[in-house]
Amino acid sequence: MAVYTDISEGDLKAFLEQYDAGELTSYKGIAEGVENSNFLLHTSKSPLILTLYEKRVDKNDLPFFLGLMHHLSERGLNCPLPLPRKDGALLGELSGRPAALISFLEGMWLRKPEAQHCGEVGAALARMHIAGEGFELTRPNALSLEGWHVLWAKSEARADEVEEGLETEIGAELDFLATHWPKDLASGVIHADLFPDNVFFLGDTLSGLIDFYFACNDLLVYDLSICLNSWCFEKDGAYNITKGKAMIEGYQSVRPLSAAEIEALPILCRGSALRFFLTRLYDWLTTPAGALVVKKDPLEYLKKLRFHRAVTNASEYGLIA
Ligand SMILES: Nc1ncnc2c1ncn2[C@@H]1O[C@H](COP(=O)(O)OP(=O)(O)OP(=O)(O)O)[C@@H](O)[C@H]1O
Ligand SMILES: N[C@@H](CCO)C(=O)O
Repeated sequence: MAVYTDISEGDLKAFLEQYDAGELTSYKGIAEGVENSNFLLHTSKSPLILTLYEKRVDKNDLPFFLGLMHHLSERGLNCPLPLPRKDGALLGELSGRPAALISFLEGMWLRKPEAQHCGEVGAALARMHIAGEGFELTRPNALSLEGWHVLWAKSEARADEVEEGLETEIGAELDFLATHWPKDLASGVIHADLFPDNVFFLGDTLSGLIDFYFACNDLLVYDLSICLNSWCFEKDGAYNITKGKAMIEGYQSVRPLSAAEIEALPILCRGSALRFFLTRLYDWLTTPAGALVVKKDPLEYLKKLRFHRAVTNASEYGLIA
């Protein structure tokens, strides 16, 4: 359940007066999501999402996230548009938290995506990469090599509680990635968390992307590796090459990959599997029992990491040269 901060109707109405958003008719907390508190508001004008930014979001990053959504929607990408206040600011404050109003996007996320959906996601990701060009702010990826070491230092001593031998295995993986991580590939603004729950569909048609709160500047093809990890494995842990092929083809139909990007795909998939393993492991070890948030399983990403370690060539992901 992701409503960490309660709001009172009086405070909400006062907050809304700073916007040209119409009269409040109803509001309710949204249970999904783990990072921030989200509310769905109905007003005399249009439905809106109110987000209160919680502890894991650095307030200094908010101009990047909100500015990026604005930049991307201006370039035709379907993503939430932050509503400016009457004074022009995109960010306000409510119940002691930084807060923003963003446009409501129609659609539902897919619980059981199929290959055709993966193809659409690949194409939408590439469109986002192109639409991100020219965005004037930058944000380094806090969850890349350096950030992984920081996270690992906080979990390492207890990792073997989750599975025997993890301390050694992950230590070696981090060393390997530090030595072999590619540097000279095309970079730009990436979403960095484009999981199925952040992509909306209306029927079988992709209707929009949400949740840009991990967005940053990094290698573009690293973003594709995140999507291969989060969309193209089945519940039993098997990689679905039909989905992978559709996703890569969808991506390349908009933005063809270079030979160097293709060659780097296996190691980037290892890195992105490790990234989600590490954040999930940290949460697994630190979230108190009884907290209202559903903890995500780190071992799901450990399995994926082991799969990628055995991949020698991007064709094993479905890429046809
Ligand atoms: N612009 C939007 N339009 C419609 N629904 C939205 C919008 N933004 C968020 N939601 C709803 O709120 C839920 C949580 O949003 P979001 O994924 O941004 O939260 P979060 O706490 O940052 O989650 P996480 O990082 O775990 O994915 C979404 O699953 C969706 O149901
Ligand atoms: N998508 C992340 C969670 C929050 O962004 C995960 O599944 O671990």
